[in-house]
Amino acid sequence: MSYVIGIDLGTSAVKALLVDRDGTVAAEASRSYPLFHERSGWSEQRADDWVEGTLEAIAELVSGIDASSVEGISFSGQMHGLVLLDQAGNPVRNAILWNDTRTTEQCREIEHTLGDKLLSVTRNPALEGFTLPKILWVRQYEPDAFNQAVSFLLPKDYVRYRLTGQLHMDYSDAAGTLMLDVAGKEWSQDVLEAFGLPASFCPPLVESHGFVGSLLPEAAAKAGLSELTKVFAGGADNACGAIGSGILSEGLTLCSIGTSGVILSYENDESSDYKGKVHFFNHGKEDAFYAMGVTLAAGYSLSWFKKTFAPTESFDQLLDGVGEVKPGAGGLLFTPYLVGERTPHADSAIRASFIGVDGSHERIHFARAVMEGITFSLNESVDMLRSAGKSVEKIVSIGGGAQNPVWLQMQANIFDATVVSLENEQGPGLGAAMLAAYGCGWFESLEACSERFVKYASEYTPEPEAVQTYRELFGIYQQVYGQTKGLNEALVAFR
Ligand SMILES: Nc1ncnc2c1ncn2[C@@H]1O[C@H](COP(=O)(O)OP(=O)(O)O)[C@@H](O)[C@H]1O
Ligand SMILES: O=C(CO)[C@@H](O)[C@H](O)COP(=O)(O)O
Repeated sequence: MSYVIGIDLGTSAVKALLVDRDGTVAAEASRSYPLFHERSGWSEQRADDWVEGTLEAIAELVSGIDASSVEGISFSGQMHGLVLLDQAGNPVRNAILWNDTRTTEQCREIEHTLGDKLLSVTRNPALEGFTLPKILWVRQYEPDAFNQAVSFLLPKDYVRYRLTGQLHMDYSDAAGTLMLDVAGKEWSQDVLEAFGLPASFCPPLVESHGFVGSLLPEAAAKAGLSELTKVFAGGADNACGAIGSGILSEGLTLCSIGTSGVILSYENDESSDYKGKVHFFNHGKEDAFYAMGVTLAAGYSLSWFKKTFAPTESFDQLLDGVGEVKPGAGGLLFTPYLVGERTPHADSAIRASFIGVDGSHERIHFARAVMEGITFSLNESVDMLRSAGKSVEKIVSIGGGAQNPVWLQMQANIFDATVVSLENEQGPGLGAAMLAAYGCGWFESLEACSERFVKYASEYTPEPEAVQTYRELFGIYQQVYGQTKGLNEALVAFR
């Protein structure tokens, strides 16, 4: 028997999957690590926590098998996070993550400096979560740290660098830095020159299925793998989620509820123009792209709710009985803006609300309202794709949120589309394993690999009465942002 390993470096944890030639997940292991929120809007992690967690998870994964049976390994990673490296290859400070919104000032500077080139070259607006604003923030506010930095990596690239000693970045993740010419697939000289960054600051670019080396002896020993295991670059978690869900041609849509929430649609055409309303990035499949809307605090909203109001319970205990509460949670609405928002309101100052709290509401109504609010937020992205002419009829749902069947039915009713789950909800990890399997030559294309590896499970169809109720509630939900924006701006000084 031979295997590949897919590593999904998430925000809450790293998850490792051992997958055989039939695409069957033979073993899973995961390790969580802390998030640091030193100030409101800040979000950091220790880059070496990712490395330690990954090595431990792999060692557990392969403990019962012959190490030489693992032919290849690849990675999926939380996007945009900045890891600045010194001359010796060590991080100069903690990594600043995708959900950190401290960089509003730098975003305005980028817009002002790049003008029209921002959208025409990087194909995206300047958003706080992206990498370039973080680089400029460190240069401005932590010059000592910045002066030590000679290059930068994204989260999974740092882990791979520690495992192989080689610096690389793949196109799907590089697209989220705001420094890539997305259609031209090269670092943008225009962007680098505009901000005085040398070309040597950026790592070499590779395809997601690209072979980048083998394991360093020390890393192989810690992971319990052979030094001959082939390492493939991997991709952004959403690109890998798309691969692991079989989203490799026009027509299918992805919904991912991890820490963030994502609605993603495949794009063949590099010239598709959403005018910066949704993100436009390179896919993990060669020369393909995707459009995507992002809810910053999707699963994070539910885990915040659990941590705050039910810290000793599991998600299943917290959500027990949530299916008996009717759509609309008894008139309780939640907007999931716990850390600001990206799509459709790029706003780092907005914060969450419960609207309509009634004396009859119990904790279960709040839990349902949180799930509905997250899904309404994602529906804003579905709406934008539909308005741009995309047909959204079938949505593959992945991520931790897809573990709950009530939530999957709720998605079908709110999106008014058929929702399909996977046998294993870990789409990004499976996508990473598929990149390794394709890279190893097990299949002639990612599509051929997908036919074998991607296994759909249950299908949820929209229920007309609930669809109608949610249509009315969505109209009310959409008004909450505008009605609470000014209040939240006034509250900024008190955070
Ligand atoms: N049993 C469950 N039911 C519903 N939601 C869940 C369950 N378990 C986890 N989640 C949600 O999934 C999120 C984690 O998803 P995951 O895909 O692992 O995230 P990440 O990749 O960002 O680390 C949690 O924040 C939580 O909201
Ligand atoms: O910022 C984005 C996408 O632009 C996020 O989707 C991150 O990539 C983090 O993903 P999860 O940890 O939620 O999977």
